[in-house]
Amino acid sequence: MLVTGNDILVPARAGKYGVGSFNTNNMEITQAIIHTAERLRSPVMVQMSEGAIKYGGQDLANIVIDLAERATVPVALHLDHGSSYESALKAIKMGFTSVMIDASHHQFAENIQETRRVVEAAHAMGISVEAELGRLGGIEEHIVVDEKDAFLTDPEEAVQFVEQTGTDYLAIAIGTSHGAYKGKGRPFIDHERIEKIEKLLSIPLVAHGSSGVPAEIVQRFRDCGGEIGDAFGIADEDLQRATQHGIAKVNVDTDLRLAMTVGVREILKNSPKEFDPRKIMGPAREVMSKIVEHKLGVLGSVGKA
Ligand SMILES: O=C(COP(=O)(O)O)N(O)CCCCOP(=O)(O)O
Ligand code: NA
Ligand SMILES: [Zn+2]
Repeated sequence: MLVTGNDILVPARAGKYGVGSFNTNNMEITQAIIHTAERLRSPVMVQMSEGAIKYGGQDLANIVIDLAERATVPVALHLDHGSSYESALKAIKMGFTSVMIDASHHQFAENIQETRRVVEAAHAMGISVEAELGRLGGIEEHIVVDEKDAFLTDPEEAVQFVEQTGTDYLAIAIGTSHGAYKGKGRPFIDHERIEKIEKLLSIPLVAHGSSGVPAEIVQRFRDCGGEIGDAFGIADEDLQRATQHGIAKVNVDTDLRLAMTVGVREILKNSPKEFDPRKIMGPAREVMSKIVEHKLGVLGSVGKA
Protein backbone atom coordinates (compact mmCIF):
# COMPACT_ATOMS: atom_id res chain seq x y z
CA MET A 1 0.00 0.00 0.00
CA LEU A 2 1.09 3.58 -0.76
CA VAL A 3 1.76 5.41 2.53
CA THR A 4 3.61 8.51 3.75
CA GLY A 5 7.25 8.55 4.84
CA ASN A 6 6.18 9.02 8.47
CA ASP A 7 3.99 5.90 8.32
CA ILE A 8 7.16 3.92 7.55
CA LEU A 9 9.91 5.79 9.39
CA VAL A 10 8.34 6.45 12.80
CA PRO A 11 7.90 2.69 13.44
CA ALA A 12 11.41 2.08 12.06
CA ARG A 13 13.05 4.47 14.52
CA ALA A 14 10.98 3.00 17.39
CA GLY A 15 11.78 -0.53 16.25
CA LYS A 16 15.49 0.22 15.77
CA TYR A 17 15.71 -0.91 12.16
CA GLY A 18 16.57 0.94 8.97
CA VAL A 19 14.35 1.32 5.91
CA GLY A 20 16.03 1.38 2.51
CA SER A 21 15.14 4.39 0.38
CA PHE A 22 16.21 3.39 -3.12
CA ASN A 23 16.44 5.72 -6.11
CA THR A 24 14.63 4.69 -9.27
CA ASN A 25 14.93 5.85 -12.88
CA ASN A 26 12.92 3.19 -14.74
CA MET A 27 10.43 0.30 -14.47
CA GLU A 28 12.95 -2.49 -13.80
CA ILE A 29 14.65 -0.65 -10.94
CA THR A 30 11.22 0.05 -9.42
CA GLN A 31 10.21 -3.61 -9.75
CA ALA A 32 13.47 -4.84 -8.20
CA ILE A 33 12.88 -2.55 -5.20
CA ILE A 34 9.20 -3.18 -4.56
CA HIS A 35 8.95 -6.87 -5.49
CA THR A 36 11.97 -7.72 -3.33
CA ALA A 37 10.49 -5.77 -0.40
CA GLU A 38 7.21 -7.68 -0.82
CA ARG A 39 8.99 -11.04 -0.97
CA LEU A 40 10.87 -10.21 2.24
CA ARG A 41 7.88 -8.61 4.00
CA SER A 42 9.80 -5.35 4.33
CA PRO A 43 8.60 -1.72 4.26
CA VAL A 44 10.52 0.29 1.66
CA MET A 45 10.80 3.78 0.19
CA VAL A 46 11.24 4.49 -3.51
CA GLN A 47 12.77 7.85 -4.26
CA MET A 48 13.14 10.00 -7.35
CA SER A 49 15.60 12.85 -7.61
CA GLU A 50 14.84 15.94 -9.68
CA GLY A 51 17.04 14.35 -12.35
CA ALA A 52 14.83 11.27 -12.33
CA ILE A 53 11.73 13.44 -12.59
CA LYS A 54 13.30 15.24 -15.57
CA TYR A 55 14.10 11.84 -17.11
CA GLY A 56 10.88 9.91 -16.44
CA GLY A 57 8.34 12.50 -15.33
CA GLN A 58 4.75 11.53 -14.42
CA ASP A 59 5.18 8.33 -16.50
CA LEU A 60 7.80 7.04 -14.08
CA ALA A 61 6.03 8.43 -11.00
CA ASN A 62 2.87 6.60 -12.09
CA ILE A 63 4.74 3.31 -12.39
CA VAL A 64 5.98 3.75 -8.82
CA ILE A 65 2.58 4.87 -7.50
CA ASP A 66 0.76 1.97 -9.18
CA LEU A 67 3.21 -0.66 -7.92
CA ALA A 68 3.15 0.93 -4.46
CA GLU A 69 -0.67 0.96 -4.30
CA ARG A 70 -0.81 -2.71 -5.27
CA ALA A 71 2.10 -3.71 -3.04
CA THR A 72 1.44 -5.98 -0.04
CA VAL A 73 3.91 -3.99 2.09
CA PRO A 74 4.03 -0.25 2.94
CA VAL A 75 5.76 1.80 0.21
CA ALA A 76 6.30 5.59 0.09
CA LEU A 77 7.26 7.62 -2.98
CA HIS A 78 9.85 10.20 -1.89
CA LEU A 79 11.28 13.28 -3.61
CA ASP A 80 15.05 13.03 -3.11
CA HIS A 81 17.02 16.30 -2.76
CA GLY A 82 14.17 18.63 -3.61
CA SER A 83 15.94 21.92 -4.31
CA SER A 84 13.09 24.37 -3.77
CA TYR A 85 9.64 24.99 -2.34
CA GLU A 86 8.24 24.82 -5.89
CA SER A 87 9.93 21.47 -6.57
CA ALA A 88 8.47 19.99 -3.40
CA LEU A 89 4.96 21.17 -4.19
CA LYS A 90 5.19 19.93 -7.79
CA ALA A 91 6.18 16.49 -6.48
CA ILE A 92 3.21 16.43 -4.11
CA LYS A 93 0.97 17.31 -7.07
CA MET A 94 2.53 14.36 -8.95
CA GLY A 95 1.49 12.02 -6.14
CA PHE A 96 4.64 11.83 -4.00
CA THR A 97 3.90 10.90 -0.36
CA SER A 98 7.16 12.20 1.10
CA VAL A 99 9.34 15.12 0.04
CA MET A 100 12.85 16.27 0.88
CA ILE A 101 13.67 19.95 0.85
CA ASP A 102 17.46 20.08 0.73
CA ALA A 103 18.42 23.64 1.66
CA SER A 104 21.58 22.44 3.45
CA HIS A 105 23.86 24.49 1.18
CA HIS A 106 22.21 27.70 2.48
CA GLN A 107 23.15 29.44 5.71
CA PHE A 108 21.40 28.08 8.82
CA ALA A 109 18.69 30.79 8.89
CA GLU A 110 17.82 30.37 5.20
CA ASN A 111 17.75 26.59 5.56
CA ILE A 112 15.25 27.01 8.42
CA GLN A 113 13.11 29.47 6.44
CA GLU A 114 12.96 27.37 3.25
CA THR A 115 12.36 24.15 5.19
CA ARG A 116 9.59 25.63 7.32
CA ARG A 117 7.70 26.80 4.21
CA VAL A 118 7.74 23.30 2.76
CA VAL A 119 6.74 21.71 6.07
CA GLU A 120 3.69 23.98 6.41
CA ALA A 121 2.49 23.29 2.85
CA ALA A 122 3.27 19.56 2.90
CA HIS A 123 1.62 19.02 6.29
CA ALA A 124 -1.49 20.86 5.06
CA MET A 125 -1.67 18.11 2.42
CA GLY A 126 -0.82 15.22 4.74
CA ILE A 127 2.64 14.69 3.28
CA SER A 128 5.76 14.17 5.44
CA VAL A 129 9.03 16.03 5.02
CA GLU A 130 12.76 15.33 5.11
CA ALA A 131 15.21 18.19 5.57
CA GLU A 132 19.02 18.23 5.71
CA LEU A 133 21.44 19.93 8.08
CA GLY A 134 25.17 19.68 7.45
CA ARG A 135 26.86 18.91 4.17
CA LEU A 136 27.86 15.62 2.64
CA GLY A 137 31.05 15.24 0.64
CA GLY A 138 30.77 13.67 -2.78
CA ILE A 139 29.01 14.84 -5.88
CA GLU A 140 25.32 15.71 -5.84
CA GLU A 141 24.67 16.18 -9.55
CA HIS A 142 24.24 19.95 -9.35
CA ILE A 143 26.25 20.55 -6.17
CA VAL A 144 29.91 19.64 -5.87
CA VAL A 145 30.85 19.88 -2.22
CA ASP A 146 34.59 19.43 -1.96
CA GLU A 147 36.11 18.00 1.18
CA LYS A 148 37.04 21.23 2.96
CA ASP A 149 33.45 22.58 2.78
CA ALA A 150 31.84 19.33 3.73
CA PHE A 151 30.88 19.72 7.37
CA LEU A 152 29.22 17.32 9.74
CA THR A 153 25.97 18.03 11.57
CA ASP A 154 26.22 19.85 14.91
CA PRO A 155 23.93 18.09 17.45
CA GLU A 156 22.81 21.25 19.27
CA GLU A 157 22.10 23.01 15.96
CA ALA A 158 20.07 19.97 14.89
CA VAL A 159 17.77 20.39 17.92
CA GLN A 160 17.16 24.05 17.10
CA PHE A 161 16.65 23.23 13.43
CA VAL A 162 14.00 20.59 14.11
CA GLU A 163 12.19 22.79 16.65
CA GLN A 164 12.09 25.75 14.26
CA THR A 165 11.12 23.85 11.11
CA GLY A 166 8.89 20.99 12.23
CA THR A 167 10.58 18.65 9.77
CA ASP A 168 9.44 15.02 10.19
CA TYR A 169 12.85 13.43 9.60
CA LEU A 170 16.34 14.85 9.33
CA ALA A 171 19.23 13.97 7.02
CA ILE A 172 22.44 14.40 9.00
CA ALA A 173 26.02 14.61 7.71
CA ILE A 174 27.97 11.93 9.55
CA GLY A 175 30.81 11.14 7.15
CA THR A 176 28.98 9.56 4.24
CA SER A 177 29.06 11.01 0.74
CA HIS A 178 27.29 10.34 -2.55
CA GLY A 179 28.75 8.19 -5.28
CA ALA A 180 31.15 5.26 -5.57
CA TYR A 181 34.21 6.86 -3.96
CA LYS A 182 33.39 7.36 -0.28
CA GLY A 183 36.92 7.06 1.03
CA LYS A 184 39.73 4.56 1.01
CA GLY A 185 38.98 1.16 2.52
CA ARG A 186 36.40 1.66 5.24
CA PRO A 187 34.96 5.19 5.03
CA PHE A 188 34.79 7.04 8.34
CA ILE A 189 31.33 7.14 9.99
CA ASP A 190 31.04 9.44 13.02
CA HIS A 191 29.15 7.06 15.33
CA GLU A 192 29.72 9.28 18.38
CA ARG A 193 27.99 12.11 16.53
CA ILE A 194 25.06 9.89 15.51
CA GLU A 195 24.66 8.70 19.09
CA LYS A 196 24.73 12.27 20.44
CA ILE A 197 22.03 13.34 17.97
CA GLU A 198 20.01 10.18 18.72
CA LYS A 199 19.78 11.19 22.37
CA LEU A 200 18.71 14.76 21.55
CA LEU A 201 16.18 14.06 18.76
CA SER A 202 13.33 11.55 18.72
CA ILE A 203 12.44 11.95 15.02
CA PRO A 204 13.74 9.45 12.43
CA LEU A 205 17.25 10.29 11.21
CA VAL A 206 18.37 9.85 7.60
CA ALA A 207 21.72 8.65 6.25
CA HIS A 208 22.50 9.71 2.69
CA GLY A 209 25.35 8.22 0.71
CA SER A 210 24.79 4.75 2.16
CA SER A 211 25.58 2.50 -0.81
CA GLY A 212 27.96 -0.29 0.13
CA VAL A 213 29.63 -0.42 -3.30
CA PRO A 214 30.25 -4.18 -2.82
CA ALA A 215 33.66 -5.35 -4.09
CA GLU A 216 32.05 -8.26 -5.95
CA ILE A 217 29.86 -5.92 -8.02
CA VAL A 218 32.82 -3.59 -8.66
CA GLN A 219 34.91 -6.55 -9.90
CA ARG A 220 32.10 -7.80 -12.16
CA PHE A 221 31.73 -4.23 -13.47
CA ARG A 222 35.44 -4.19 -14.43
CA ASP A 223 35.35 -7.75 -15.82
CA CYS A 224 32.68 -6.82 -18.37
CA GLY A 225 34.46 -3.70 -19.54
CA GLY A 226 33.36 -1.12 -17.00
CA GLU A 227 35.89 1.47 -15.91
CA ILE A 228 35.84 2.39 -12.24
CA GLY A 229 38.55 3.58 -9.84
CA ASP A 230 39.22 2.74 -6.19
CA ALA A 231 35.56 2.48 -5.22
CA PHE A 232 34.48 2.02 -1.60
CA GLY A 233 31.11 2.29 0.14
CA ILE A 234 29.72 2.18 3.66
CA ALA A 235 30.52 -1.03 5.55
CA ASP A 236 27.50 -3.19 6.50
CA GLU A 237 28.57 -3.13 10.17
CA ASP A 238 28.61 0.66 10.19
CA LEU A 239 25.10 0.78 8.74
CA GLN A 240 23.86 -1.79 11.24
CA ARG A 241 25.29 0.17 14.16
CA ALA A 242 23.75 3.41 12.85
CA THR A 243 20.27 1.84 12.65
CA GLN A 244 20.54 0.99 16.37
CA HIS A 245 21.05 4.70 17.11
CA GLY A 246 18.28 6.60 15.34
CA ILE A 247 19.07 6.19 11.64
CA ALA A 248 15.74 5.01 10.18
CA LYS A 249 15.99 5.98 6.46
CA VAL A 250 19.01 4.87 4.46
CA ASN A 251 19.52 6.24 0.94
CA VAL A 252 20.87 3.90 -1.76
CA ASP A 253 21.36 4.79 -5.42
CA THR A 254 24.90 3.95 -6.54
CA ASP A 255 24.57 0.23 -5.71
CA LEU A 256 21.53 -0.12 -7.99
CA ARG A 257 23.21 1.89 -10.76
CA LEU A 258 26.23 -0.44 -10.63
CA ALA A 259 24.04 -3.55 -10.41
CA MET A 260 21.89 -2.62 -13.39
CA THR A 261 24.93 -1.72 -15.47
CA VAL A 262 26.69 -4.99 -14.55
CA GLY A 263 23.60 -6.94 -15.62
CA VAL A 264 23.39 -5.20 -18.98
CA ARG A 265 27.14 -5.24 -19.69
CA GLU A 266 27.49 -8.94 -18.89
CA ILE A 267 24.74 -9.86 -21.36
CA LEU A 268 26.06 -7.59 -24.10
CA LYS A 269 29.57 -9.00 -23.60
CA ASN A 270 28.68 -12.71 -23.23
CA SER A 271 25.74 -12.89 -25.66
CA PRO A 272 26.76 -10.63 -28.53
CA LYS A 273 23.88 -11.97 -30.63
CA GLU A 274 21.26 -10.91 -28.04
CA PHE A 275 18.98 -7.96 -28.84
CA ASP A 276 15.77 -8.86 -27.05
CA PRO A 277 15.28 -6.08 -24.46
CA ARG A 278 13.72 -8.56 -22.04
CA LYS A 279 16.86 -10.70 -22.20
CA ILE A 280 18.99 -7.62 -21.53
CA MET A 281 16.98 -5.80 -18.84
CA GLY A 282 15.63 -8.98 -17.22
CA PRO A 283 19.01 -10.20 -15.93
CA ALA A 284 19.83 -6.64 -14.87
CA ARG A 285 16.64 -6.66 -12.79
CA GLU A 286 17.84 -9.88 -11.15
CA VAL A 287 21.21 -8.41 -10.21
CA MET A 288 19.43 -5.39 -8.68
CA SER A 289 17.01 -7.59 -6.75
CA LYS A 290 19.92 -9.38 -5.09
CA ILE A 291 21.42 -6.04 -4.05
CA VAL A 292 18.10 -4.88 -2.60
CA GLU A 293 17.74 -8.19 -0.74
CA HIS A 294 21.20 -7.84 0.80
CA LYS A 295 20.55 -4.26 1.88
CA LEU A 296 17.18 -5.03 3.49
CA GLY A 297 18.92 -7.78 5.45
CA VAL A 298 21.66 -5.43 6.63
CA LEU A 299 19.08 -2.81 7.71
CA GLY A 300 16.98 -5.29 9.69
CA SER A 301 13.68 -4.41 7.99
CA VAL A 302 12.96 -7.95 6.74
CA GLY A 303 9.70 -9.25 8.21
CA LYS A 304 8.76 -5.86 9.68
CA ALA A 305 5.81 -5.31 7.31
O1 LIG B 1 22.12 9.53 -0.74
C1 LIG B 1 21.90 9.19 -1.89
C2 LIG B 1 22.54 7.96 -2.49
O2 LIG B 1 23.83 7.79 -2.07
P1 LIG B 1 24.76 6.66 -2.76
O3 LIG B 1 25.52 7.32 -3.85
O4 LIG B 1 25.66 6.17 -1.64
O5 LIG B 1 23.88 5.55 -3.27
N1 LIG B 1 21.01 9.88 -2.66
O6 LIG B 1 20.29 10.88 -2.10
C3 LIG B 1 20.87 9.63 -4.09
C4 LIG B 1 21.31 10.88 -4.86
C5 LIG B 1 21.17 10.59 -6.35
C6 LIG B 1 21.05 11.85 -7.15
O7 LIG B 1 21.58 11.60 -8.41
P2 LIG B 1 20.89 12.25 -9.68
O8 LIG B 1 20.68 13.70 -9.37
O9 LIG B 1 21.89 11.97 -10.78
O10 LIG B 1 19.59 11.51 -9.91
NA1 NA C 1 16.26 12.09 0.43
ZN1 LIG D 1 21.51 12.10 -0.97
